[in-house]
Amino acid sequence: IITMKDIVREGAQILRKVTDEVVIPPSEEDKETLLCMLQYLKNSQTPELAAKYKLRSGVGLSANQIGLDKRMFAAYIVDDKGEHEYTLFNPKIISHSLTMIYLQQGEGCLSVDRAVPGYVPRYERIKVKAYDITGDEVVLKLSGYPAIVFQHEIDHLNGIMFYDHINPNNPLQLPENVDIKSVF
Ligand SMILES: CC(C)(C)[C@H](NC(=O)Nc1cc(F)cc(F)c1)C(=O)N(CC(=O)NO)CC1CCCC1
Ligand SMILES: [Zn+2]
Repeated sequence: IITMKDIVREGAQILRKVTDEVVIPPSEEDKETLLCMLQYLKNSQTPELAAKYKLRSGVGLSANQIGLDKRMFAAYIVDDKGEHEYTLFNPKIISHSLTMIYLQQGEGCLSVDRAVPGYVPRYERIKVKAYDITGDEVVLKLSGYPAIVFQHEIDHLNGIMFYDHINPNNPLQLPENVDIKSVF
């Protein structure tokens, strides 16, 4: 199983690399790895397992965060509609809203062992083209918190960290002339 020791921390070059596309249809090994990444997220949101294995409660994990130069990520989001599991290869944002959102509390990262205060502007709505675990092409429309998680993970696959989006001079400054609102 994946635990915190498998998660690469900031400073590692792989977190700054644009990761390589995965060959579609995905190999058994790539499918297995992606499912293990999803399992980490589910384990980390299960109190007993999170405590037992000392896992940080994660909602998303990209392959380069476990040292793999592969364009794939898993996300596991529980909301009032239930559990949403995503295991995607070669995700691409094909369109997005002009309006933006940001998490009121700012963002963190499984690969960042420190708090970095500041607002991270994200698109409010995104349309993503990707391949699912069986290698079928899917087009997903996301908004709000799930859209933020996807943008955070797709950024990782492009070597971008959440704090790259924070205004260095004034972390709580929001972009000018942009329709942006906070999401709790
Ligand atoms: C950095 C960390 C704090 C571990 C963050 N976890 C998180 O948001 N957990 C969470 C949130 C809930 F709303 C409900 C719940 F059950 C658990 C996270 O996994 N990520 C993903 C990451 O680092 N991927 O590389 C950071 C988030 C910041 C914005 C989107 C993802
Ligand atoms: Zn992250």
